Amino acid sequence: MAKEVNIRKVAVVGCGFVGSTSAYTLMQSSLFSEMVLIDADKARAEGEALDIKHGLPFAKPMNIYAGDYSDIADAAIIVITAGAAQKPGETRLDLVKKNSAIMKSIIGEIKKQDCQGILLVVSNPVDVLTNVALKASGFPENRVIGSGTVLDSARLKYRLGEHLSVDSRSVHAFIVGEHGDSEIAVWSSANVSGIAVDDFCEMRGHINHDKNMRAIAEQVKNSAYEIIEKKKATYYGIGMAVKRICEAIVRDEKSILPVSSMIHGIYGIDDVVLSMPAIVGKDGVETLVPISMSSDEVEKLKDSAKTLKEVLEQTK
Ligand SMILES: NC(=O)C1=CN([C@@H]2O[C@H](COP(=O)(O)OP(=O)(O)OC[C@H]3O[C@@H](n4cnc5c(N)ncnc54)[C@H](O)[C@@H]3O)[C@@H](O)[C@H]2O)C=CC1
Ligand SMILES: CC(=O)C(=O)O
Repeated sequence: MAKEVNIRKVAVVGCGFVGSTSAYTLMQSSLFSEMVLIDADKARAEGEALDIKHGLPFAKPMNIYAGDYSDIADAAIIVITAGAAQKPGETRLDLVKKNSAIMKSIIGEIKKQDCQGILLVVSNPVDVLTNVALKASGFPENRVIGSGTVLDSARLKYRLGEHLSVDSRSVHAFIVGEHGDSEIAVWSSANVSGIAVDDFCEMRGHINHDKNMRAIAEQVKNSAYEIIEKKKATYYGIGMAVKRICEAIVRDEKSILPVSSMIHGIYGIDDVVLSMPAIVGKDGVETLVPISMSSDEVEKLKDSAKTLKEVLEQTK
């Protein structure tokens, strides 16, 4: 019989830069009272658990340990960050062969535990690997989520906030589609506290805002390349994104987040995992939120879906 889910328990599979930073961020969040770390390199998981635990006197009590798959049976959320990361110049999609094999082997282990928790995939290419995890696990679609463009949307909000000299939390803007080169910034619904972003730009005395917005979207799309070129890996932003998604689930917030999930029939797109704004709560993805998009944005979303479908074929 399946073990009952412990809503205060999280598992992190893969304890490299992204897994350990996510674990560190989760430790500080007080969302969980138990966290198990798993890595193919057991010593790495043990070392990270020990290091993170030493911060507990400055946080809230929590049981943090390196474990194995038998420890994840009752975890509410299993965050998967295992796999190869991009090297300078590599795209996320270049990682697909290697990481889909790793994902399949991890899901095989998770399946043996009869878990009822939610899978949160972070490893790249995240949309394709979320699809692989969904198919391999046989879990219901609402329980298999990718971190998707939550990070890209945060980068967009941050850059817009900086450009417009306004708190990035007052900026409401989504990146949708692939977490990667075909992603789309949805300008047609972007706003600052309800004021259309174009109008807000004018209010702040910005001219040429079309050109500026295009440049910002390009910068956001290329952020990972820039950071990887400079420091080899990205991990702080994604650590915060993982925490934000876990928070929405554990607290049943019904927050609207652009996580990656299985799409059926939106703008004619079907059977592809990609990011669209979704209501996220205790059951994972509750429903998608159909934000308004221009015809040009819809065409780009369809292209992004086509790219992802083609790459998924390489995993078969
Ligand atoms: N979705 C997103 O927004 C982001 C995704 N990423 C992705 O996250 C992944 C991890 O990146 P990093 O942590 O920088 O890489 P890393 O190389 O530092 O860590 C990867 C870890 O996975 C472990 N691992 C490999 N195979 C495993 C298996 N079968 N079972 C358990 N553990 C296994 C390795 O031992 C290593 O500790 C990459 O695919 C990267 O592209 C990175 C940043 C943002
Ligand atoms: C590496 C990656 O996917 C990112 O930082 O966006």
